[in-house]
Amino acid sequence: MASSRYRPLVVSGPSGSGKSTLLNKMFAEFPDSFAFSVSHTTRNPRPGEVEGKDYHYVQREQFEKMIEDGGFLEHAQFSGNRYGTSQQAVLDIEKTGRICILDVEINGVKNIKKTDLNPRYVFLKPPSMEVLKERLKGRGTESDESLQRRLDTAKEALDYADEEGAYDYVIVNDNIDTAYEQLRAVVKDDVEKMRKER
Ligand SMILES: Nc1ncnc2c1ncn2[C@@H]1O[C@H](COP(=O)(O)OP(=O)(O)OP(=O)(O)O)[C@@H](O)[C@H]1O
Repeated sequence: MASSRYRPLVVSGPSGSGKSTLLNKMFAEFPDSFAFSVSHTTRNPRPGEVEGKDYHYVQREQFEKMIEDGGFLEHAQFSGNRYGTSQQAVLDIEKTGRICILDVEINGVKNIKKTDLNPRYVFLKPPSMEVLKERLKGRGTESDESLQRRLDTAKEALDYADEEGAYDYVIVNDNIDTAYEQLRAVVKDDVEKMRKER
């Protein structure tokens, strides 16, 4: 990989910690600087989803072959379907000159650490479990069961984030503007460098 490439940004945090909210703010402020890598999935496309934009849709056999060939930086299974980030997906973003963003959960973070990707690792932390619960409820997207599942998973993610060296940056999303300023500070130098190089 070229050494002048911008380091990808891994953003992790429990469901409801504010990843989408903060990343959307960042995309809005710097529309040409960032892009999500396009994941592979074995699930079927939903109406309106576009191959190569929302996901790369593949058959299970193809997905498994890619695992065997070492094509994935990380992969996981959710409700019977497989999802993964390929090395190629990150390269595709890098070719566009943008900073690649990977929104992955804890196992993804652990797996990416075993590769030579060398991203910056950011963890978005809710101010407390109580606040996280209220935000998830307030979003109005969860059933009681999925709320509980998200809270259980959140506990694991918070424990991992407390481990020494797990993340380069831990941003507590209490006040949205303060949290955004911290996220911005992480990418500020790269964004400035990119402006100069273009
Ligand atoms: N600092 C904040 N103060 C108050 N509410 C917030 C703050 N940050 C995010 N929220 C709200 O909390 C809810 C969860 O945020 P968001 O959907 O961005 O989380 P997420 O980490 O992307 O979750 P998921 O992983 O499930 O997609 C949203 O309703 C959002 O508006």
